[in-house]
Amino acid sequence: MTASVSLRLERIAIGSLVETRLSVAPGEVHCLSGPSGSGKSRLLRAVADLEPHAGEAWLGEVAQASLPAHEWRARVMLVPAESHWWADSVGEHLPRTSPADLAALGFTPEVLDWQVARLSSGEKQRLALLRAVSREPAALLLDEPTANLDDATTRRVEAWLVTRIRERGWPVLWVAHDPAQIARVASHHWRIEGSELLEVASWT
Ligand SMILES: Nc1ncnc2c1ncn2[C@@H]1O[C@H](COP(=O)(O)OP(=O)(O)OP(=O)(O)O)[C@@H](O)[C@H]1O
Repeated sequence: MTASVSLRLERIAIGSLVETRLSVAPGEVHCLSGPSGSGKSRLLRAVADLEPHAGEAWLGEVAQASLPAHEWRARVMLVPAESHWWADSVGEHLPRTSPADLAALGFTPEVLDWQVARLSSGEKQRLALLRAVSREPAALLLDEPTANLDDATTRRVEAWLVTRIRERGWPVLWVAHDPAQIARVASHHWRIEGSELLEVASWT
């Protein structure tokens, strides 16, 4: 495992958002909220180097601009609200997963033989999280990771994610709408208001 590092956004500007600055220490979860269409997903996509933007993101001492985009994205891993799948079976996407992680997310190892086409939206969402985590990134960008899940499954996924985040020391940006979820998982809460990202709460 590589040493844990912080994730910093230095004057990132995309869409109507200007001069976004924040620093996420290893193992911290910073939640982002804001009205629909305010730019939360686009900000994550900018940090993942998936959309042109002004400013710079840093992973420790490594600048986003200093790495080819695919290398940056392998380290700063985005789990989008709608996951992408390229092979037919679940197992082809999850070569390094453990039965314990599958069980923690409510699956038995048989899920690896399932066709992706049969997955429900909530199953896809949980397996996309597992896929991201099992690739051992250095930071995570989570776009509404529990949006398709019922309350009990949401709690189960949150607990699993927070445990992994603390174990690995990943800095995490987590888009969330539910104030109760933000209070459970976040160390900091930021909200997009107009063209600004404002810190509205901190629990550290
Ligand atoms: N590639 C793009 N070019 C221009 N505008 C875009 C692009 N992608 C998204 N937008 C617009 O930018 C705005 C912010 O979109 P974004 O998806 O970031 O919103 P959001 O805050 O995540 O919303 P929601 O909570 O509904 O998911 C929206 O008005 C959207 O239509």
